[in-house]
Amino acid sequence: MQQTRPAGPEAGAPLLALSGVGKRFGNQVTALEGLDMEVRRGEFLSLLGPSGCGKSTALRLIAGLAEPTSGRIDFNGEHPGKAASPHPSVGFVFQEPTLMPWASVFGNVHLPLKLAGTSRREAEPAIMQALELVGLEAFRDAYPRELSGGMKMRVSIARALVTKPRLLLMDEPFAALDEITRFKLNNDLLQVWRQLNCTIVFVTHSVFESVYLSTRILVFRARPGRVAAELAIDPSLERDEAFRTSPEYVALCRQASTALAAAMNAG
Ligand SMILES: Nc1ncnc2c1ncn2[C@@H]1O[C@H](COP(=O)(O)OP(=O)(O)OP(=O)(O)O)[C@@H](O)[C@H]1O
Repeated sequence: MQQTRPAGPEAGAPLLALSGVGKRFGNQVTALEGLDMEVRRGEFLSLLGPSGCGKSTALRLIAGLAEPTSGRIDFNGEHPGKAASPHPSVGFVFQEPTLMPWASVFGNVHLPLKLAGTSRREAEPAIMQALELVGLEAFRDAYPRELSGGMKMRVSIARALVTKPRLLLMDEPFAALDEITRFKLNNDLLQVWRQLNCTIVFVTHSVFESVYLSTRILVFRARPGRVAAELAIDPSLERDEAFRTSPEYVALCRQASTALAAAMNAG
């Protein structure tokens, strides 16, 4: 299968930029300081770093779920929504699927549209399209308790995709899954990314996962959190099982590990 993404006329153009961003919490913890980073249209960008280096905080700031204490974030030339009101063109997937146990798969995926005032009937085509993207259309009437961990995460991804976001933010979405499920979801996520031609920012602790998925990796360092290194990965490399065992993959993993070790020693 050809894995290369169609390069649209805007592919690679900046989608959003963080300039000199800092985030200090009330408990005097400086999670981020002087963070400069850009997200480009159509890329699969991973934020890789040790625990506590501010990756999740950066993601929440991009989503508009919190505000920086210094610096600025420009989203496609505009400022995003106010803190605590996510930008409408952003979808967010958390580490836990956070599904409503009393609602069906259909009801859970409906939630963002329901909050925007769209009825079940009006929302049905978008909900079914999102469920098809994650291969769960046959499970529309199932309840979360009937699903495996991987299926719950697929529902969570469908819920983030139902509003057709330009940007998908994912905070260690597969960290709690077993390796086989994780590999499967890695492949399925790449397929969704190609199909929707969207932009993804993906937080992970895993060098192997970041190299497998990404077209670019930003390695974060801690105390305070900021970008320590950048690694570009040829987007035309096929991401399949042969890639996982290829010398190119191993060499890229070594490069990312070395950058991560240097960032950890610097922190
Ligand atoms: N709401 C908060 N209030 C106070 N401190 C916070 C808050 N959120 C995060 N922090 C602190 O900010 C720092 C960065 O946290 P953050 O969760 O962004 O890091 P991370 O790189 O995503 O870590 P992990 O990989 O463990 O999730 C940590 O020291 C954390 O304890």
